[in-house]
Amino acid sequence: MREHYREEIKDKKRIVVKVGTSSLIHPETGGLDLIKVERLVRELSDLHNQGRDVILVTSGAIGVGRKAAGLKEKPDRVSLKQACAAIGQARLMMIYQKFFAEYNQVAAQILMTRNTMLNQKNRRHAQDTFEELLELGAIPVVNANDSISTFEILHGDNDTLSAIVASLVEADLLILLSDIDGLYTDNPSLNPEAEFIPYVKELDGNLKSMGKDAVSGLGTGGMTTKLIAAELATSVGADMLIANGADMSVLHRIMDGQPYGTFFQANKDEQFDLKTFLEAHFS
Ligand SMILES: Nc1ncnc2c1ncn2[C@@H]1O[C@H](COP(=O)(O)OP(=O)(O)O)[C@@H](O)[C@H]1O
Ligand SMILES: N[C@@H](CCC(=O)OP(=O)(O)O)C(=O)O
Repeated sequence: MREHYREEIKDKKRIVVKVGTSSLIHPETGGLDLIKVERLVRELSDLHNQGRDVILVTSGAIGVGRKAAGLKEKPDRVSLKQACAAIGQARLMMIYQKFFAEYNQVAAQILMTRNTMLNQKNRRHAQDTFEELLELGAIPVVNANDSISTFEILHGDNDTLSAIVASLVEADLLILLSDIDGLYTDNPSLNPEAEFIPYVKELDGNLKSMGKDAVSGLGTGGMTTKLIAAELATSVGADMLIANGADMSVLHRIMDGQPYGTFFQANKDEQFDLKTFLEAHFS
């Protein structure tokens, strides 16, 4: 018998899906994995056709830009990363637009900065735009505005961004697609004894200490920032899932209530203040 929280996923109406660089780019060449991007778009389009509001938070601008600019090494200077993001974001969006259009969907780009989140007026404006877009039936495609703001690059983290978006649009589900099945008791690439955790009712200090950085590869933030995202998302009333984006069809399986990934139970905290939370984690 399936757990009730899995069954309840079927009824989710507003879903934010975040996809990490490691799920979009071929690690051997740095080139975009077009089959995965196409499948991701097909899955999201189908969720939208089912009558749900869908928002995509996508990383990958720096990685795609690095490849397009012909850089052999991962860029180290912040300004070079910003330049790669400027090149890559345009390419990435062009590809998303193309695939979404093939499935008869309207995609919209939203690039956010730290101020969008912290400044009350900016936050309100972003919120209004999201609402109008969802009302129009568009699919917002969100990334950090890395070429004009360095904060996101320095703190390297679209995981938190996706939880902030979930909070802005009052989503009822956030799904993080990564290169790993979910949360383990330790980083499984370093510790073969690490055990998989399918369900988290409440994020306590012990669980938070299990999230470590990524050892290498294309992503940034590792599990640490995913757990910060989980704390934020669940506190504002959204359930959250971390699942493996190696096969993008995991999305409709999750929405069908099948037991993929680590599920974090929403635990709405009426006292929760986004500004205080962000300042505590990223000052
Ligand atoms: N406790 C843990 N459980 C699972 N993965 C972990 C854990 N601690 C660290 N990690 C690392 O986090 C990585 C995923 O984060 P990251 O590379 O930033 O991916 P993404 O690009 O999807 O954001 C995993 O591949 C793994 O190496
Ligand atoms: N904004 C950056 C992504 C930063 C980031 O958090 O990356 P990831 O850990 O792959 O989700 C980019 O588009 O390259």
